[in-house]
Amino acid sequence: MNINKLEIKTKEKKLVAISFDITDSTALIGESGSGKSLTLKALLNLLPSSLEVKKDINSNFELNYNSIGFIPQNPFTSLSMMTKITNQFFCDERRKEEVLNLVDLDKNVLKKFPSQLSGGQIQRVVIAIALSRDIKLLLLDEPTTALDEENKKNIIDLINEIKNRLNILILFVTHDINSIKTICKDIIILKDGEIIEKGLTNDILSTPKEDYTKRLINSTFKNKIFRT
Ligand SMILES: Nc1ncnc2c1ncn2[C@@H]1O[C@H](COP(=O)(O)OP(=O)(O)OP(=O)(O)O)[C@@H](O)[C@H]1O
Repeated sequence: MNINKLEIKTKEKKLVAISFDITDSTALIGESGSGKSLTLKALLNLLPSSLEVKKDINSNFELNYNSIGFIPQNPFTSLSMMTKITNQFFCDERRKEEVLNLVDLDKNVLKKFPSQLSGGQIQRVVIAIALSRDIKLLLLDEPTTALDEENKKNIIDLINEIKNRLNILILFVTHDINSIKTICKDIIILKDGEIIEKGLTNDILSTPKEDYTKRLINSTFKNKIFRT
């Protein structure tokens, strides 16, 4: 998928002006306010009407609700709390069981309400719902932020497994470089709405050129030391 041009602006200011390809799995990294969420919203056609957007995208599938899955930062907000899990899927029973199996959940969760599940289980349900459609692109917006350390690791392992088993493109937005090391083949470093460095994740993480990238890598590393 080639994003030849993505420009987002207000009447006064350019917020994002980037171009990149997603050929496998791409991480979009940048500090707060760098334009990560706006980029995802633009791909989902969810930008507020107050913003102007110019898009030139080539892909071998149509970009719409059926082809794009979205995993938000806070899984609790994307489920309806008063609805049993089974009724939050829009597919037949066989498919529900198939995707629950993919995310390592027992089909008993279908009978439950979200409040009866743990945070990690809820995030798995959200991923299962996204996978129940025939998606070609999975967008992840800091999917582990609301989770504790153990669930964080489990969800990262799960996303990695899904990536290896299904033939889907991945765009993974995060502050946490550690979480994408195993998942994303490519990495894009975003600063003030522009790409300042991009390439293979291994190359950029081992030999970052820009000071900004070095700072992002170091801050993740420091947090890791601090937490353990
Ligand atoms: N609706 C809007 N109108 C005007 N400016 C906006 C709007 N939405 C976002 N911005 C600005 O665009 C820039 C990029 O915002 P964005 O939310 O994409 O950042 P981000 O990288 O996702 O940050 P974070 O990691 O904190 O979520 C910021 O300067 C933000 O203030």
